[in-house]
Amino acid sequence: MAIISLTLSTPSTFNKTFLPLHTYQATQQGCQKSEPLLNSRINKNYRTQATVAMKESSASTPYDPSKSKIPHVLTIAGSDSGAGAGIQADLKACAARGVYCSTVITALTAQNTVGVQGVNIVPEDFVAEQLKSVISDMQVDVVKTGMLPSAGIVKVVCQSLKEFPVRAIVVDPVMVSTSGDVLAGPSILSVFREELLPMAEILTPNLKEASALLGAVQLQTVADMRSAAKLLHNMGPRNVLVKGGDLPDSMDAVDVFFNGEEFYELRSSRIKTRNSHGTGCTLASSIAAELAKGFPLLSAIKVAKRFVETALDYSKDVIIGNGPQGPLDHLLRLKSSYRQGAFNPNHLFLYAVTDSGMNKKWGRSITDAVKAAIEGGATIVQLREKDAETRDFMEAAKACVEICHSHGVPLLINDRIDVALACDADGVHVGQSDMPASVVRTLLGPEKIIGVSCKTPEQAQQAWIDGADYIGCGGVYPTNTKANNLTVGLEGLKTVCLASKLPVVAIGGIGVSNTHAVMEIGVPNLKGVAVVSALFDRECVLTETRKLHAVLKETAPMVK
Ligand SMILES: Cc1ncc(COP(=O)(O)OP(=O)(O)O)c(N)n1
Ligand SMILES: Cc1nc(C(=O)O)sc1CCOP(=O)(O)O
Ligand SMILES: [Mg+2]
Repeated sequence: MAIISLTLSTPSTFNKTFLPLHTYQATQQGCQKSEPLLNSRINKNYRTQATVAMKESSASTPYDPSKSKIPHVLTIAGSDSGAGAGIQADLKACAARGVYCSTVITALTAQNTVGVQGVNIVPEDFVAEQLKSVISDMQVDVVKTGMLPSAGIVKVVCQSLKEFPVRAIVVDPVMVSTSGDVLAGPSILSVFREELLPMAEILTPNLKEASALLGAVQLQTVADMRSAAKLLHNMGPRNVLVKGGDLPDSMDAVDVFFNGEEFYELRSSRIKTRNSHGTGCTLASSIAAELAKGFPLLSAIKVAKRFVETALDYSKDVIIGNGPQGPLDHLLRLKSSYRQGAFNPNHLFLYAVTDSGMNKKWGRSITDAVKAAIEGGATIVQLREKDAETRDFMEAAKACVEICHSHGVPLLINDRIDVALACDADGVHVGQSDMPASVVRTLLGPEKIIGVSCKTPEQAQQAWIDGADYIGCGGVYPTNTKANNLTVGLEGLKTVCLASKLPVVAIGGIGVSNTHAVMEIGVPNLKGVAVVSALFDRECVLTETRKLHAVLKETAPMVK
């Protein structure tokens, strides 16, 4: 395909675009199955052509960042005048995810937080014309479809996409708005099933849409969602994500992913908010955005889910409009208050802190250890490499940032602000004898995450004043990992939690056997546990992380 050979003109651009793919494949763990890369046939062509282009041009053309390629998603969807969903949500989600987004508008809807007041369908030939304008000129990586309001429009979209193939098509089968208004009727179903679904890399229906596509079947349980995913997969999409946000009686939001061979249940916490209008469009376009960046599909889905969860949490109290369905606020990153909003305290749930001595003892690298911890369910990672040479630490940190980011997991560096800056980590963790958090904040800027160790209420209050995002409180129990560490016990932990507005993670001597006792102290800002030896001074990090994750899940109602 011509797209890449035209654009990846330098080694630097090539690395940015393709190293995540190579790195991911090359570093898969023995104890986990390799995730197939998106549309590997096409990716192979891309790599070959990119390599040729790189060889041809790197000698003669100096690197010009202004000419480097930006990943590009084309959304084919309806306009929502209230800007909560549709084209407007797609544009904002893509902007927030850092990719370019072009648009083909299939319908104009007069819509607000109350409902849909009117729909004006764009003529088929004009949908085709918009599509041709964009795709014949611009280098589109991934197409995302949303509201396709007539069978004729589905047909012209399929026809155009056959004429101008792209790397992947994400199909969000928008049929009914959040307010219950019909956006695409049953007349589209047969052409949708027969023509569009076989072209899709992934289909992302919610329960109602999955039911409609399958002929009005009842979907009420996760088991029903699995059956639906399988039946929908038989219709031709290479992957299916059935979204269970509307599932009754479920504490988590559970989505079922099926790739034709394996099922994955992807869970995220349910956020109580009126502002959920546009979450479907946002999820699908965020998946498209991550695919456009070159990430494998399952990683793209995980990152997209985290983004939607963060945006829901961030916008849960926003008031826009008077109706029952408020919009998400996608552009949280542009807010001056972003620092508080962007750090999702739920990331503290299972906090893995590395120790090179332990990993060496068990014969694994830091990167292998981090991969296994993430696979097991770690929600944030801190590199605590007390004895590492600076250069080695920096190289390992860079690789870990790549791994963590491809899974939507933040990576922090212990103590070393210089290393955090050099590898563009998500932040640092500092203690009472390290650089003061106020200075760290000045050095790292408003967007990075800063954690501070606190053993007393006074230290906790100071951490807040200094601009920290969270507190690490310990040692809850005695530990061999940190010499001469003062143990504060469960009482000390509770006192620190009650003294602060900041989210807290407990640390010190914590493992599977005592996590319940820690989380049961019953304070709302205790968000999780940070562990070193319980994960890394063990033979299989993956197994131990999974065990701890399962125990933490049992305590989840107390966490929320
Ligand atoms: C999450 C978390 N909490 C506390 C600590 C301890 O930090 P510090 O007091 O700076 O001690 P060292 O880790 O540097 O020995 C931590 N690392 N992480
Ligand atoms: C790094 C660290 N900080 C502590 C604190 O009390 O602030 S306790 C600790 C060590 C935690 O290791 P393990 O999970 O193996 O007990
Ligand atoms: Mg320290």
